[in-house]
Amino acid sequence: MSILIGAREMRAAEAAALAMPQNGQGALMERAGEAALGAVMTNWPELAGGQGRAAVVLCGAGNNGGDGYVIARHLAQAGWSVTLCAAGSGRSPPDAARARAAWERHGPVHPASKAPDALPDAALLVDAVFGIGLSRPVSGEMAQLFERIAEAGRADTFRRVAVDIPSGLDADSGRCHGACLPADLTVTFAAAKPGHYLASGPELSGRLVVADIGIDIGGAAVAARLAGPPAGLLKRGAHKFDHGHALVLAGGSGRGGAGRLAARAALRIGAGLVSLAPPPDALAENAAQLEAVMLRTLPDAAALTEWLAGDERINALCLGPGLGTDARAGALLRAALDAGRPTVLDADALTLLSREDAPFALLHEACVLTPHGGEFARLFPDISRTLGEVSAAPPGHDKLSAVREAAARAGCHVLLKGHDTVIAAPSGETWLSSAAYGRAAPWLATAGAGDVLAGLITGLLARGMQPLPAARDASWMHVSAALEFGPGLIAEDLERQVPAVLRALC
Ligand SMILES: NC(=O)C1=CN([C@@H]2O[C@H](COP(=O)(O)OP(=O)(O)OC[C@H]3O[C@@H](n4cnc5c(N)ncnc54)[C@H](O)[C@@H]3O)[C@@H](O)[C@H]2O)[C@@H](O)CC1
Ligand SMILES: Nc1ncnc2c1ncn2[C@@H]1O[C@H](COP(=O)(O)OP(=O)(O)O)[C@@H](O)[C@H]1O
Ligand SMILES: [K+]
Repeated sequence: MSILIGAREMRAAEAAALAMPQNGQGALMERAGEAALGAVMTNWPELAGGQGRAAVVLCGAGNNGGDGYVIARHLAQAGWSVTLCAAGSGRSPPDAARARAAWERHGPVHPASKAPDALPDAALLVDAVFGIGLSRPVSGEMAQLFERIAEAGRADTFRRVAVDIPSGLDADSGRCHGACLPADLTVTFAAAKPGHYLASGPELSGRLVVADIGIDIGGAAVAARLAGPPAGLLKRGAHKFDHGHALVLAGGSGRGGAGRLAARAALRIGAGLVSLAPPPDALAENAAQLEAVMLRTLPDAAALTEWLAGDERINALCLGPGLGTDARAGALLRAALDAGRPTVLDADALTLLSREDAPFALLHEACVLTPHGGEFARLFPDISRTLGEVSAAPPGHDKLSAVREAAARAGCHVLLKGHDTVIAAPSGETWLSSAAYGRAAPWLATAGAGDVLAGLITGLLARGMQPLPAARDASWMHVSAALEFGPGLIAEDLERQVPAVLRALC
């Protein structure tokens, strides 16, 4: 299982590692530099044995720069022609100063301004300016330098490796602070940082390699866990009623598509039975389009209350996709929440909720809210505003903390969508379901994809899963289904990929 460690925790782990005898005298930094270079040569084998090749190594004044001096020395020893440029000022920490002194026995240290001129002849750029020590926005001459280098990189004539994190990227939020150096490959140490996965992190990091250099992160507080292939999703015998009965509440005639998408997804992911409940005027439309999903009309909230009171086997509800925001929908929302059963609230249900005077008083812990950014902003305007801000000094307000705060305030589970979907429980437990790097699926951002996700979560709730793992595993399955289909995907295709994804889990 992969974990994400924030900058502050990582600095503490590094400090503890440095105090160990085997890591002293620059040994840890030496391993960091060697690991970064090893990853470069593994990813770009054509660069191995670089006799006669040129590299530009840009080093900051801190320990990230120290890693750069180590890399520069090894490159020079392997026959590379290295232009080393020092960016930034200030007193270097002891290991970085030692690494610089060792480099100076191989070659000169140039001013940073020399780097753009040297790039046209280079095969490799090493970005070792800032790592997790970025403490304010990049500005002034440094920002101009970053812009010139980023511009040169667009010509795609040299490879760009970032040491630990692309310089200027905030390790906690994944936001660019002032200016950034985009990379094709990022080699980080011990564990990925939230910023590698959130917001602009994946785009700026290129590919991501996590290298073990002997820093013990066993005791570090985890910022979030990364969702991976679910265990235990395959059915093992039993009757259909043992896999639960999901109920999707749908809207009126002509707007039933979203509810049907959710209902079919709930069935595909393994709910034993799924019922769709539109108002009477939508019966004919839905009857013409549904087979395995059961259909029962529901005129009003009283009918829902009566149905739920008489059928304990309905153990998961989904409200939102195509539900509408009229009086019937509002009353259904209240009646459904009163029933206290595991409930997914998406789309229109979130809009209705945000119109309530005291929305969070209506919710209970077995609710899962699945907003996109706009819906999140309506429900949690103050938290959402901080998400958009680039604070003067990192750490800014990152998506992990924002969703955690929202879940605590709502007293239920919150899943905030995106390529960096974050899921948090009211307890504070937080997961990140990523559609980046090897799992990038930008074609998933298509109309109706969210309805399918709501259905997948509802199906897993019906199967008896707790809300947090249900939301996490559904999210992973959702991205996997999109990857299985590939570009050109429309929402209808997603549910049909679920069997192939389930088979691959065997
Ligand atoms: N501590 C250690 O022993 C190890 C550290 N390692 C590396 O060290 C990095 C962390 O090192 P540091 O904590 O020294 O931090 P950094 O090297 O990331 O950055 C700190 C330096 O940047 C300056 N700075 C920060 N923001 C700036 C801005 N916006 N504009 C101009 N200057 C700015 C600071 O004044 C300081 O000089 C890690 O990312 C990793 O690459 C690795 O070598 C592993 C071992
Ligand atoms: N860049 C992206 N890469 C992968 N998935 C994405 C990306 N952007 C959005 N998504 C996903 O697409 C889905 C869109 O859902 P939503 O915004 O609710 O749309 P709709 O209401 O049309 O169904 C969500 O699951 C979201 O996580
Ligand atoms: K860097």
